[in-house]
Order: sequence, then structure tokens, then C-alpha cells
Amino acid sequence: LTKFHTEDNTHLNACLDHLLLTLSRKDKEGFFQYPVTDQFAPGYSQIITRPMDFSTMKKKIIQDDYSNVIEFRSDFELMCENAMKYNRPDTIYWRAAKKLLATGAKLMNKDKLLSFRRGVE
Ligand SMILES: CC(=O)c1cc(-c2ccccc2)c2ncccn12
Repeated sequence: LTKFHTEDNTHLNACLDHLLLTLSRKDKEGFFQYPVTDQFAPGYSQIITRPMDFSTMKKKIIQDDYSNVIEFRSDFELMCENAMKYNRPDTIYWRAAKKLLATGAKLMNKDKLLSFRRGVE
């Protein structure tokens, strides 16, 4: 459906696209680009009830599913937390998720987001 593009939505989507691109580039191995399949990860769909990945987040941006950066950040954190739940700490996936989570926290830290709200640069 052609959802009317309110001014801030267009602005918001531009911000989210930038954040997604920056975070996506950190995932050089491509572990987080697409949904994890049970084929690669046995029992994944039983253990992880709310899967998330960068391609799904991209779709949600295009569909205007995010009303603010906090909702976007929640999906990003969910994606990383899923990987740290399913995989053991001594795996490349767990370590990559932990590193990615730290990058996201810096990029979307509270004060920075608050400054957006106040309209202060
Ligand atoms: C993110 C994650 O948990 C993940 C990504 C992958 C993955 C592996 C190869 C190519 C793309 C994703 C994966 N494989 C086995 C177990 C877990 N994973």
C-alpha cells in the first residue's frame, strides 16, 4: 500500500539506512545478512523464537515499520542477542555478535539519540 511519506519518516528512513549500512559493513563474514536456517544451525527455530537479521531490518525500513531509532536499535540488539543465546561463547558467531553489539551501542548511544530529539547537533 502507498503509505503517505510524512516528512520525518523520509528523514528517519535516511538515518536508518545509514545506520544499517554502517553496521552491516562490520559484518564482513556475512553472518548476520540473512535469516539463520536450521540447516546451518540445528534446532535454531526451536531455541530462537524471534529471529532477526539485516535483510529483515532493511525490509522493515522500506515498509516504514520503524517509527524511531529506538525501535531499529531493539531489532539490532535482538539479532545480536539471538546469536549470543544460540551459539556458545567460544564460537566465531558469539564473538562476532558481541563485537557487533558494542559497535551498535557506540553508534546509537543514548545521549546521541537524545541530542536528535532535542534537535541539537
Ligand atoms: C548469526 C548466527 O548465529 C549464525 C550465522 C551463521 C551463518 C553461517 C554461514 C553463512 C551465513 C550465516 C551460522 N551458522 C551456524 C550457526 C549460527 N550461525
